[in-house]
Amino acid sequence: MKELQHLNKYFLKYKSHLIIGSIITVVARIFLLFTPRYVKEIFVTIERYADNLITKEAFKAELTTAILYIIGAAVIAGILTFFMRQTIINVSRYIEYDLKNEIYAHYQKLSSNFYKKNRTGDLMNRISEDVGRVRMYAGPALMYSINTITLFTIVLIYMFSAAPKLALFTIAPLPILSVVIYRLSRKIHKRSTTVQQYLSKLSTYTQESFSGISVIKAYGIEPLTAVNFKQLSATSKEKQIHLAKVQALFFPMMILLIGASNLLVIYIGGMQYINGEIESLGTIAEFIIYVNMLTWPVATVGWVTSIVQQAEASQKRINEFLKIEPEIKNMVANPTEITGDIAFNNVSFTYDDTNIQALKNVSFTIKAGETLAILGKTGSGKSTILDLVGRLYDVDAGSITINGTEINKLNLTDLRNSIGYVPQDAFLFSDSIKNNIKFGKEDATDADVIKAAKNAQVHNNIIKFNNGYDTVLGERGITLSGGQKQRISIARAIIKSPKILLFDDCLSAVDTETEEQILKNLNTLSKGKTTIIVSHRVSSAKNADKIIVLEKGQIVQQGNHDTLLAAKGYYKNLYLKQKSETAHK
Ligand SMILES: Nc1ncnc2c1ncn2[C@@H]1O[C@H](COP(=O)(O)OP(=O)(O)OP(=O)(O)O)[C@@H](O)[C@H]1O
Repeated sequence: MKELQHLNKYFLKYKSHLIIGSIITVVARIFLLFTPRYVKEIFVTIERYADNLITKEAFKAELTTAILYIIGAAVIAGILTFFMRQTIINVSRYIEYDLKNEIYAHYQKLSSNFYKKNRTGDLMNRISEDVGRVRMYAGPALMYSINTITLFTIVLIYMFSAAPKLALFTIAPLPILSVVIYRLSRKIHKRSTTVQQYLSKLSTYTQESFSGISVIKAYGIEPLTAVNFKQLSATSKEKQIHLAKVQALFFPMMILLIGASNLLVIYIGGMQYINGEIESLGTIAEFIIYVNMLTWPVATVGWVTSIVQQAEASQKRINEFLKIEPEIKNMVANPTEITGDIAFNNVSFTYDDTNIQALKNVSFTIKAGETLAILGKTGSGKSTILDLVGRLYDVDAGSITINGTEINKLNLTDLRNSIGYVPQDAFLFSDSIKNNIKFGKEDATDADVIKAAKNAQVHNNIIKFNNGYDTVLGERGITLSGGQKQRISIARAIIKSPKILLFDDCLSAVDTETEEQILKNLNTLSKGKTTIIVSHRVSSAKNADKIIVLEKGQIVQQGNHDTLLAAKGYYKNLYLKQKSETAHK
């Protein structure tokens, strides 16, 4: 129960609901217990009438009163049971909601490294299935426990006061029932976990096959994927049948044990009646109802134990993630103004998961409003520089300053808000084009969206779609070309009008003419903004105030277009190569 203590703060938050729910539960059970008592009364009345101890009128009157009491109590118990569920089960839904929000908020604080180390499926499982299991503890388990304790206490008092020996024999098989149900529940849980695993394997496989359908068709491997699917679903079916077998045992077991208890009551009760130890057959009827009433709560002891164990295991998995501290923390509570002077001072950086040193003693400065272009072979560390400017990682050695202040002494939210970042692989959400662009600035007007799209040279493409800016992208929407995606992603960054613009090779999929136009627009737009452009093309870099060339994480050339062309090296070679390629087109 150590892990589940995490939920105590929520129980405290909803304590009034829980207290009211518990009181309602207790009162509902008390009313439910009217039935057996009045059934016994009916028997006694019948016996007295049969022995001519009361008149027909008195018999009718007593019978009617007893029946009315039974109906009245059942109606009240029913209404209270409704409110019992409405309070306690609702609390479990509130807790589920709070816990999901807590986990989601924490996930968002965690650094890129966390997402690299853990699989998306696992993150999703902990926020959905594990929280679901924990909810079973916070709601049903709690409700059934209060229910069982109340019912058991009252019924035992009633039974022992009415006929102690009979009571003892009646409750004797119940612990066996509880143990049997506990064992069965554990088995069911184990098998249903396996079933879940197979179902998720099956859905992952199906989803991947459909997302990659063009590759599957191009390679003509549909029959192979069909065979794999059949094998997976056959195993899944076997696991389901395996589970159904234990599930099928649940109710027969209960019926068997209830039957045994009923027989015991009738046998012992009958003997006691013959020996005159109990005065009325009504006591036997009353006890039979008690046994049937107790069976479900006793069965739930086993069930609840298994729910608590599962919830404990799930909460442990949730706590594992909740305990992880974000590697990148905001150290400054006060807002900081970012103007855009950036300096790298002898920066070195190694990715700790791959141990690859991506940057070695990198130093450069960019003044606010200037443009820096970074060129270099693939894997030379260009994107890493952009990640470090956005403080997705902290440097190992050296320092990065913005406006002369070390980057980790700036307010992290302010820093990220003042950056417009266009990644290498443009990621667009399954939403309208308009909302994808507005993502950079929630309060942007339609005119702002159109202006940004025009500057990113994508407006003319968008208006050709039937729904224009309302065209939905993604799985159920239109598929965009690589270049269109890149340009929408650029529009998203520039609509924000940030102090710092970071472009990670984001013009690679557009033709050189469009590239030139975008760069021209950016030139006007980025007045007063610091811009870093990562590229493989000289055409994207040539107008920059400063150009650096990286090789294996180190700066090997630094200057501007003219000085670098005048010198021998990577930049000049690339320029000549790309110039001759354009000439041959
Ligand atoms: N998230 C990461 N985790 C571990 N290693 C990484 C990560 N990102 C990059 N690396 C490694 O760091 C080195 C530099 O990568 P980086 O992405 O900065 O290069 P790049 O110059 O931008 O390459 P490209 O032009 O292909 O985009 C590479 O060797 C790469 O394998």
